[in-house]
Amino acid sequence: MSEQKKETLGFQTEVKQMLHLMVHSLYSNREIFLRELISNASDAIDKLKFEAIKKPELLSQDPHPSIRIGVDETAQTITISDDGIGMTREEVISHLGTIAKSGTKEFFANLSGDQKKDAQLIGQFGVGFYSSFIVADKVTVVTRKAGDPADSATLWESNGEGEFTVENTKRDHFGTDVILHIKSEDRDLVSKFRLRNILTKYSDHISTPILMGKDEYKDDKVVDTGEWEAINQGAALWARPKSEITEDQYKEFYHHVSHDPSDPLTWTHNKVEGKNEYIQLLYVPSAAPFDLWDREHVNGVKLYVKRVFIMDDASQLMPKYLRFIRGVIDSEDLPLNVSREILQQSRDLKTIRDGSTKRVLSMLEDLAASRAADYDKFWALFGNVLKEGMGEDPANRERIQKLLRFVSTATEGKQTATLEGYLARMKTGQNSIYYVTGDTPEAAAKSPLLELFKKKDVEVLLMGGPIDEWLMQFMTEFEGKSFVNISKGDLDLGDLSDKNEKEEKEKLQVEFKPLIDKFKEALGSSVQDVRMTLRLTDSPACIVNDENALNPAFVRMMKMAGQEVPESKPILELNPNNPLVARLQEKNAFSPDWAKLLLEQAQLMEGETLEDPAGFVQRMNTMLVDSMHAKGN
Ligand SMILES: Nc1ncnc2c1ncn2[C@@H]1O[C@H](COP(=O)(O)OP(=O)(O)OP(=O)(O)O)[C@@H](O)[C@H]1O
Repeated sequence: MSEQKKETLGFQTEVKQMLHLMVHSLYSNREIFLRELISNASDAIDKLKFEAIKKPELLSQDPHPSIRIGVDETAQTITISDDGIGMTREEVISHLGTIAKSGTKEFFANLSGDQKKDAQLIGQFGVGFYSSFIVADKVTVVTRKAGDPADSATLWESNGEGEFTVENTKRDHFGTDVILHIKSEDRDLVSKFRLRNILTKYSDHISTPILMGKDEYKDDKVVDTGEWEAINQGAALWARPKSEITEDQYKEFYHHVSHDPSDPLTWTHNKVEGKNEYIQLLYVPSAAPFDLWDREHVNGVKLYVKRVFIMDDASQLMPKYLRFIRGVIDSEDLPLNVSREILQQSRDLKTIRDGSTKRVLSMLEDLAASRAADYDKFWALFGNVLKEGMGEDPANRERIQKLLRFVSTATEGKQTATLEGYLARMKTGQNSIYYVTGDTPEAAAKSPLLELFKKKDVEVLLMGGPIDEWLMQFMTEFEGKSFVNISKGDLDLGDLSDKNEKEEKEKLQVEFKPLIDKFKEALGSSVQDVRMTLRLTDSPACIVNDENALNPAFVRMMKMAGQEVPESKPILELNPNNPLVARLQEKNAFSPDWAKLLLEQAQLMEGETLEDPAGFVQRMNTMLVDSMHAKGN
């Protein structure tokens, strides 16, 4: 044993913040400490079993590892012991003194100080071991790493107020004891009867036996028999027949695998038979995890092989666009004693991943078909992540497309339009799916380009934000109908156009040629072209883009991110039926400032920032003064 002194160390700042917040905000839910500690104990046993595949001697002391709950009414302590992997001194210091999750700093920076909201967030973040301090004013951990000698165990102790101590100690077996010195106000918990009640509520899905001291009635008194008895079935929940699992057990298992205190939105449980045999138990959460946008996040779906935990690297089991899925996959065929690296390249694992992806898509299809309100909830939480699938998973593109939801001119601001619904609402003669992009769907809804579509009562999808810009690259067609961006090119409405529209448009270009020329001269190189349009009904002008140009919203986004983007000049289109434009046709009515103003107005309507805002205001004011003079004010 390396002789090491007792050390006093400080918690990482985030741990201090968490301890403070947790004790205050989670007190009403104080029983969660038991769930968290049992989860840790069961994970530790899973890890030991995995290590024991290569080193079977690790299981020789305790061939059937268990979790034991001890209650000492005299000392007012509750002890959770496990025969798991244990921790070295260094591991104790880092695991029980810091929070290793990615995004921790950002998470704490985002807390609002509103207790209710923060309590919910911290629940999602996962309080883990630190939840001990909700009910304990001192916690002692005695742990021995599997494989280490008995006298190199570690004793960790803290009162949860900023510091902890570590020192060497002895422990007969591998594993960990967590001893909670219960606060005086929580002494009601120091009762086998109480704990048994809590545990039966949420430990039945745990695949490790949980034992408590067996009591007996003797002479009307409860006495401890000195024996242990199991209080759960101790068999993996997912391996049991569906018919034997209650809804509550499914939910409890979800809390266990996901560390999410809220109930799941839905789940799917299947035994896949055939060439590859495996069981899937996969859940859709009802709350977004705090690190949803961390594409490198792991830990969503755990892989087991014949009930032995192998890894929780979700990227091997689920595509990234389904990273919100939680649960377990248990294979009958994968080899147990194989390195994780080789496993990751296994073709069987790929088959499991493809099968599970399809299963998740079916689960979402069912949710959409049978519980529309819950699907809307799902969409609000995870829709933007699912969209990534359009790029990431070409094989399932069609199915993903059907799961997409959009805001459209027919949904009153709600993200409820499906592509199938759009097709059903298409007008006779309509051959394309029309969309317009803006910084947000609300901004897109204000585009003057929609005027003609409103007049013809044709639905347009309102796309907003960078993800939608990206998404549209993959949306070339849906069930034979192509997607058409209404802000691009010389919009051809095909059979939707009125009979003479084309001719009329050509006539207009001739009729208004003098005005068009004046505009071109005044605007010079700031536009690519000026032409008359029939796509506006109210606004005097709009800007559209060349067929090949990047979308303006995308260009704005790239510029904001400091990226160089090829400049493409807009095309200014004028509405001949607008009184202002009609008036400019008249003798002496035009001045170059009018041309500039109309272009600037159209740019503002598109959500663009003006190159020369001061010039715009000046021009506007000059026009106002002129019009006052004209009215004789
Ligand atoms: N009983 C135990 N045996 C072995 N290691 C443990 C035990 N309890 C905790 N640990 C170690 O301490 C780490 C931190 O535990 P903690 O409960 O705070 O977080 P977690 O389990 O990683 O995640 P979560 O916050 O989601 O519960 C664990 O990841 C594990 O490595």
